[in-house]
Amino acid sequence: MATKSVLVLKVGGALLQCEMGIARLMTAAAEMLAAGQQVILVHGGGCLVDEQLAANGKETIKLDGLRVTPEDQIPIVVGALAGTSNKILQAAAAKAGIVSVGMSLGDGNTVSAKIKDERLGLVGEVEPKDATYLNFILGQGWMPICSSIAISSQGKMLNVNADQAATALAKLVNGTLVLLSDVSGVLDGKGQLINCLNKSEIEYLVAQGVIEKGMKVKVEAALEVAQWMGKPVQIASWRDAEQLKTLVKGGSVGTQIQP
Ligand SMILES: Nc1ncnc2c1ncn2[C@@H]1O[C@H](COP(=O)(O)OP(=O)(O)O)[C@@H](O)[C@H]1O
Ligand SMILES: CC(=O)N[C@@H](CCC(=O)OP(=O)(O)O)C(=O)O
Repeated sequence: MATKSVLVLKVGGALLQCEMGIARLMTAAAEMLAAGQQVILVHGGGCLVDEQLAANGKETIKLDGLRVTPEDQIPIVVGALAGTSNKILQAAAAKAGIVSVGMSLGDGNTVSAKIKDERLGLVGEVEPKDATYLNFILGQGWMPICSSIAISSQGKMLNVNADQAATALAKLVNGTLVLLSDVSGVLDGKGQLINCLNKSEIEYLVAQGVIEKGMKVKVEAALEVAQWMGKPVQIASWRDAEQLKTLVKGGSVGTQIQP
């Protein structure tokens, strides 16, 4: 296996609505674990949150790809992400023979968290803090499955974008970050996959409005880690069985974000 460092694999929320996609992903994860590759699975669940908010008569507002999270929405957001989404993935992991530990950013002193921007409400910004808990889990050969709910030192539950959550964990364990979404990677204005992107190309495509919303957050998270580590970060698809197979072999998939 080419990847010796811990693989920090982030999956977007649309996966949770695709039973076959979850099963394929867990098979790939089980193969990697069997080959001695340590894996931390970080997950989103934005679409599940959307559904739960609507079911409770609440409005969804996003600013630049981030959900504005007022206090009255926190129980729903936490339930959907740290509860339902996390346990759906743990159940699928168990079915694939993986021993997992369901956790959140708030566990084990893993990150420090603060309010990102008052305009966003209870949205968190996290920094890597202490890898003891994650390393313990990984040391057992288990797979941590981490939701993006953090807790501030003031005792507030905070909603963190899951790409940014994965960024903090990748930095913490000096891992290899792969962001898996429902698209094959970053697409150009004609819907074609872009194989490779650097900082100035990203800035240009963002300015042109070609990269927007959730993908803007994702690409910026990937660039931050690529620059911090001095090595590329991949953005690929959990939908694509071939990309998953390449990933298992330690190969490059989707769009490579270069430092
Ligand atoms: N240039 C782009 N290439 C690919 N997807 C893009 C682009 N610009 C915006 N998007 C949108 O970003 C989405 C991926 O971001 P997001 O929904 O946050 O994913 P996830 O939930 O997997 O983290 C795509 O489904 C697409 O709708
Ligand atoms: C602050 C913020 O935007 N939090 C995200 C957390 C979940 C997430 O990021 O889910 P995806 O990976 O599926 O997009 C949200 O509430 O949707």
